[in-house]
Amino acid sequence: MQALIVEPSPTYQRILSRMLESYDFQLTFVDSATAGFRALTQHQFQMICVAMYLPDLTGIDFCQHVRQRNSEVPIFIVTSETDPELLSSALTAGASDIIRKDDLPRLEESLHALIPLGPFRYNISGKALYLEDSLTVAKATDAKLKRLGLQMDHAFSIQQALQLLDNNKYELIMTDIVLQDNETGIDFIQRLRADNRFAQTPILAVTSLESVHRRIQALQSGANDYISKPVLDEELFARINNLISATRLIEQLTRERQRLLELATKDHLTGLYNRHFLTELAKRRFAEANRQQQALAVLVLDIDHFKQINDQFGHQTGDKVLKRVATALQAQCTTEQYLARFGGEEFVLLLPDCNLSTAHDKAQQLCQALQQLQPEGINTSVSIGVACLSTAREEYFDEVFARADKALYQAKQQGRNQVIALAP
Ligand SMILES: Nc1nc2c(ncn2[C@@H]2O[C@H](COP(=O)(O)OP(=O)(O)OP(=O)(O)O)[C@@H](O)[C@H]2O)c(=O)[nH]1
Repeated sequence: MQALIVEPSPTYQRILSRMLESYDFQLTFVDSATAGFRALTQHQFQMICVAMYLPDLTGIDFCQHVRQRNSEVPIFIVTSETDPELLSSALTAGASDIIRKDDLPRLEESLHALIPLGPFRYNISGKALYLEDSLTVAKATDAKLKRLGLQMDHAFSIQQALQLLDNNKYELIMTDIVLQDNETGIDFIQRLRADNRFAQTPILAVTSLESVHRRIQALQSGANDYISKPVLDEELFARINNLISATRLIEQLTRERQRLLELATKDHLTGLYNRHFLTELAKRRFAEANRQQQALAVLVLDIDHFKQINDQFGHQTGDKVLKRVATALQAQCTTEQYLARFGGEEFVLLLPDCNLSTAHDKAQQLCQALQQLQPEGINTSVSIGVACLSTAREEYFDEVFARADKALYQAKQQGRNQVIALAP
């Protein structure tokens, strides 16, 4: 690794040389910005230290020039200056950190943080969006985020940011709070939080140090965290890492919850609801329908001669037939019509707001659809029993299911591939 030290004072050159000894750097010392620019054309540097005051330029100007061509290399400005405005403009110019001459060990700390940085220390990847009206600040931030493993898209205005959000997926959204043209980052955060698509995306607000009121407003609007300008690299990295890690944890928990829910409610072969889920749902729906005197019908469907399909084509083909039949049945159902695999080659369909005649028509439609399906090239048919809730008295799922099952038995007895409906 190569490091460039742009430092006119021989004393500080020596001090820096000793400090950097323990790092595996090849050091190039120059005493002016002009010599520094020349060195940059000759070598590829992985780190630059520059004094604030050089004979030909300031360290800030030097830094700004370097950043125009190289957004990645860490640049440390070494100075005795304490003026906050000057230090802030150094960071705006793209400096990675400012090292005070009376606090040189900080350079070691920064280097220490810098060297193991990247995907190894922070397991971060993906893209971040930054709404910021200053191109210089955006470029400097881009370089910092790259070191963290994040690609950055930059937007100058809320409109531009919203367009980027329509077409990209971001792990993190950062926004400056004070923007041009009467826009504020607060407006942007509020719009994001009103949009379900970005409910989980972490938002980091970038505010000025003195504006406590704006920081509170940003958090109240839905920002997850804030960082104050001038932004210190290590603080930025730690906050981004925390935000993204927390979001990933929530996503992981949501996926896990979804998986457990599927396991508890779905049949693993066909992906339809399982017997347990449908029975529980049907119990609730029957109680409701009795109370509100609504129609409710149950269909019991059974594939005809399925044992023969298994025997003739094998169990695996039998499974494929079951899946194809399930998909075909599901395709004929709305989201309000609940289809379950009850076991083996038997399916149950719960039809809310459906009387016996409509349920019978629906069953006919399913019966015909399956006759034409030919799953795995095999002639397949179903028999269907239909029953519905009595309008004269309260009935519960077990009773209506038993009647539909009896109707199914009759359909089988009468030659299969047909529908029988039994009135209450
Ligand atoms: N491939 C496969 N077969 C299954 C599964 N579950 C049950 N079966 C088989 O389904 C067949 C059901 O046979 P039966 O109950 O005799 O009924 P059937 O042959 O369809 O005859 P009918 O219903 O009277 O028309 C049995 O051979 C079971 O082994 C499954 O998950 N996969």
